[in-house]
Amino acid sequence: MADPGGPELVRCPVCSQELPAGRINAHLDGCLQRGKRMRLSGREEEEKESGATIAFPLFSKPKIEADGARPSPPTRGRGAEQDDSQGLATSCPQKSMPEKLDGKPLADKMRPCGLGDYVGQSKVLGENTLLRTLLHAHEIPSVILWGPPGCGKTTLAHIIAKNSKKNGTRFVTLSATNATTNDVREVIKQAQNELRLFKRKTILFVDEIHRFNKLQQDTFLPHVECGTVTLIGATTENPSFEINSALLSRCRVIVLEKLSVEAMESILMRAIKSLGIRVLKQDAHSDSEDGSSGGGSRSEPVVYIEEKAISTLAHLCDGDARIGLNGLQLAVQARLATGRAPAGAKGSLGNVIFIQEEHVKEGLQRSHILYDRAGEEHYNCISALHKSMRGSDENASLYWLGRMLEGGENPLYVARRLVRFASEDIGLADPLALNQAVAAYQGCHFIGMPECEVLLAQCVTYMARAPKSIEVYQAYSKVKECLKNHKGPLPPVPLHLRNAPTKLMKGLGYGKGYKYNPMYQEPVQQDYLPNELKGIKFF
Ligand SMILES: Nc1ncnc2c1ncn2[C@@H]1O[C@H](COP(=O)(O)OP(=O)(O)OP(=O)(O)O)[C@@H](O)[C@H]1O
Repeated sequence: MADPGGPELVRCPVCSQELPAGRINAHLDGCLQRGKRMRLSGREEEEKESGATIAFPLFSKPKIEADGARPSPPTRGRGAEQDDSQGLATSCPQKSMPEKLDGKPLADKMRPCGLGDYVGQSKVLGENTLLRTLLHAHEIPSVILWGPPGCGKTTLAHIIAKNSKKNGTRFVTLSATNATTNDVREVIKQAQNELRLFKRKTILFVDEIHRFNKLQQDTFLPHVECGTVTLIGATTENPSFEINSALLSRCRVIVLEKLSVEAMESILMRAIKSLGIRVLKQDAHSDSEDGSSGGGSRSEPVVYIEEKAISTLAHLCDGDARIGLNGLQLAVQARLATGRAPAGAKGSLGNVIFIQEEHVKEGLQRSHILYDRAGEEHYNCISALHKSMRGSDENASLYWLGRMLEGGENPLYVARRLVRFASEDIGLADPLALNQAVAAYQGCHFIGMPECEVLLAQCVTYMARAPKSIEVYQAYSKVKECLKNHKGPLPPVPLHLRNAPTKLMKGLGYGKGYKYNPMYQEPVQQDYLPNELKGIKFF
C-alpha cells in the first residue's frame, strides 16, 4: 500500500517488490540482468524454441505455467507449447517408436504451431477471410472461438499467440476449469504493468471460458474494453447462452466446425509420418512412399498401418482430432506391446507390426465419439428428432433417436419430449398419441435401457406417422398472449360462474343466475367469459 503522504509506489513486474516510482528504472535494470542469467540456465530457453511468450521468469507464480498457463489435466495436456511434432518428425529420427509415443499424448505432440499445418476450418481461415487478414496484420481483436471438442480452438489460439509474438505481445493462458477470480485479477494486474511500463500487449487465452461464472466473466469486461488484454476465449458451448452478453458484445465470435473426414485423414497422416509408420495400401500389399524408413535400426520393429484403418479412424472420431490422434497412439502402443507378426508372415521380416482396422476400433469408445450428452449435441439431436417427427419422416426420426440412445442419452429425457410432442404437434388429430407417449415414458421408467429402446422406437414411429394438429397448441398460445397483453387489472370472474359455499358468498351474489346445463333440454344461453372478452376467439 502506498503511504498517502509518501512518494508513489510502483510494483516491480519482475520481482513484485514495491518501490518509489523514481527508483523503478534502476531497480528494473538489476532485476532484468538477474532474469537474463536465469533464463540462460533454465526453461526459458525452451519457451524461446516453442514460441510461448513469457514476460519474465520470476514473474509467474508456481501454479501458473511459464507462459501464464496453469498446469493442465494430464489427458488434455494443456499449457506446454513446444512443437513436439517437429521434434517427432525431424530432430529425433533416432528415437524408437515407444520413445516417440512416450510422455505427452500424441494429440499434444502433434499440435501445429503454424497455419501451414492447421487443417480445415477454411470458412474462418481461408484466403481473404477476416481472421487471416487480421493475423497477417498482427491485429487480433478479442474473440470467442466456438466449436466442438478437438476441432482446433486451442491450437488456433496458440497459432495466434505465436503470430503475435512477432510484435512482442505476451501470451497468457488460463483454464476456466481451475482458475479462480483472483487468478484472473492477477493476470490482469500483470497485463496492466506490462502495458504501462514496457508498452507490451497481452493476449489472454481462456480455455473453456463458459465455465467461468458471471462474476468471473465480468472481471474481464473493463480490461477487454480498454484494451489492457486481448481476450481469446474457447468454448464448446453456445456463447449466446454461456457467455454474458456484455462480454460477448465486446468479442467477435468465430465458429469452428467439426473436422471433416478428409481433414482428419490428413491430420492422421501427418502423425503417421512423424512416427515413421508405413502405410499399407489396400490393393497391393506394398507400402506407400508415406512414412519414413521405419525405425532407426533393424532391431526396431517396422510398423505398418492399413490404409483402411486410417480411414476408419478418421470416420469414427467424429471430427475430434484429439480422439483420432490419441486413438492412433493407443492402437500403435497396444500393437507394439502384443502385435509382432510371426516371422514369415505376409510381407514380414519377422520384426513387423501391422495395425488393422479392428485395432483402431478397439481403442475408441463409440459412445463417447458419437454423442456429447452434456453439450450442444444433446440439444441439436433432440431438436432434429422433434422436427423429423413433425415432418412425418419416420426414417429420420428413428435415426435421430438411435443417435441419442446409442450415444448414451437418458431414455427418460427422450420420453419426456415425446409426451410434449404428442400434445403440441399431434394434439386432437389423434388424442391417443398422448397415451402412447405417457405409456412409453412409464415403460422406460420400468425397464430402463437397453430394453426400453424398442418402446421408444415404437412410440417415435407412431408419432412420425400420426396425423398432426397444432390447433390446441396455437389456441393456448393465443390465451397466453391475451393475458400478457391485457392492460390494467384482470377482469373479475363473473359472479354467476363463482361457487358459493357460504351464506355470505351467496349473499354477495356468487353463483346467482347460473344455469346448470344438465337441467336443460335445449342448449343453454349463458356467458362464460368476462364482459370485456365477450366474443373472443382463440381457435
Ligand atoms: N485444425 C487442426 N489441424 C491440425 N491439427 C488439429 C486441428 N485441430 C485439432 N488438431 C489436433 O488435435 C489436438 C486437439 O486440438 P485442440 O486442443 O486445438 O482442440 P480444441 O478445439 O481446443 O478442443 P477442446 O474443446 O476439447 O479443448 C491438437 O493438439 C492437434 O494435434
